[in-house]
Amino acid sequence: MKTIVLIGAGNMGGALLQGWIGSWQHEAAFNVIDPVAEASDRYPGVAFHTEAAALPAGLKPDVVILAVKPDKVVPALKEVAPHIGPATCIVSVAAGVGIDTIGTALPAGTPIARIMPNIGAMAGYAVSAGFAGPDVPQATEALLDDMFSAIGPMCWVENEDDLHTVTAISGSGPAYFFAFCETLRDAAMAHGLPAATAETLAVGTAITAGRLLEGSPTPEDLRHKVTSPNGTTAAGLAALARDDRLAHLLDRTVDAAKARSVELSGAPKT
Ligand SMILES: NC(=O)C1=CN([C@@H]2O[C@H](COP(=O)(O)OP(=O)(O)OC[C@H]3O[C@@H](n4cnc5c(N)ncnc54)[C@H](OP(=O)(O)O)[C@@H]3O)[C@@H](O)[C@H]2O)C=CC1
Ligand SMILES: O=C(O)[C@@H]1CCC=N1
Repeated sequence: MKTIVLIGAGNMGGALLQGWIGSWQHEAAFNVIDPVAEASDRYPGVAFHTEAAALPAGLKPDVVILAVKPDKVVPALKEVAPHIGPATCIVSVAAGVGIDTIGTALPAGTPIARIMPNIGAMAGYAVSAGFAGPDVPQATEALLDDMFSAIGPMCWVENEDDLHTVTAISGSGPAYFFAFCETLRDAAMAHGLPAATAETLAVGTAITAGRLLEGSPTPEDLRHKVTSPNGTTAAGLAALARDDRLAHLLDRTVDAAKARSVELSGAPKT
C-alpha cells in the first residue's frame, strides 16, 4: 500500500482524486491538503486536512502530488517539508514551473517529476505526459506510470521543455474543444435555431465525435466516413480549411499557450 499526499484539491487536484477513487485507490492511502478541504462521501477512506501541519506525525509519503497554482508550488512545498523523506517523490502537475525551481525548496537529491494531466480525470479519462527528473528511481517512475495510466493514456517525454508543448496541447486542449462547441452552438443560433436546440445539437455532436474517436483508428478515417463526395460536410470543411486558416489558427493557439507556459517557468523568452 502506497501513501500519497495530494496538495491542492481544486479543479485539477479534485479531478485527479475523483479519477483515482475507484480506479487506483485500492493501491494507496490518500491524504489531501486544501484550505477548503472537506471529508466527503464521494471519497471514502481519504483523509482531508486544511493545512500541511495537520498531516499525521511522522508521515513520509511515497509520493507528494502538487496540484496548486504555479506561484504556490514552492510555498506549498515549504509547508510540507517535514513530511518529505529521502524516498518521497515530488510530482508537480503545475504548468510551467520547472524541476530546477521545484528543487530550490527541497534537499538535494529529492526525486522530482512533472506530469501534465488534464481535466478529463473528472470523468475517469485524463491523457497525461510526464518528465522524470534525474533523481527519480525507475521503480518510482513505474509507480507514477501506474497511477496516471489508471486514469487514461500516459506517456513520458525525453526533454523537460517538451512539457510546454504538452501543456499547450492536452493540458489546455479540453478548453479549445469546449470553445469550439460553444462557437458551434452560437453559429446554430445565428442560423435561427432556438438556444436549447442549438446547445443540444452542439454538445451532442461533441460527444458523438469523442465516443467515435475512443474506438476509432484515426480522426482522418472518421472524417472520411462523414464526408460524402461533393456533399454538405465537404462544403463546410472546405470553408474551415480555406487558406489553411484552421492550421494557422491552431498553430497560433499552441504558440500562445506554450509562450505562457514558458513565462510561468520564469525562463527567458526565446
Ligand atoms: N485546471 C486544469 O485543467 C489543469 C490544471 N493544471 C495545473 O494544476 C494546478 C492547479 O490548477 P487548478 O486545479 O485549476 O487550480 P485551483 O485554484 O482550482 O486549485 C488549486 C487548489 O489548491 C489550493 N491551495 C492553494 N494553496 C495551497 C496550499 N499551500 N496547500 C494546499 N492547497 C492549496 C487552492 O485553495 P484556495 O483556492 O483557497 O487558494 C485550490 O483549492 C495549476 O498549477 C495548473 O497549472 C494542470 C493541468 C490541467
Ligand atoms: O490554464 C492553465 O494554466 C492550466 C494548465 C493547463 C490547463 N490549465
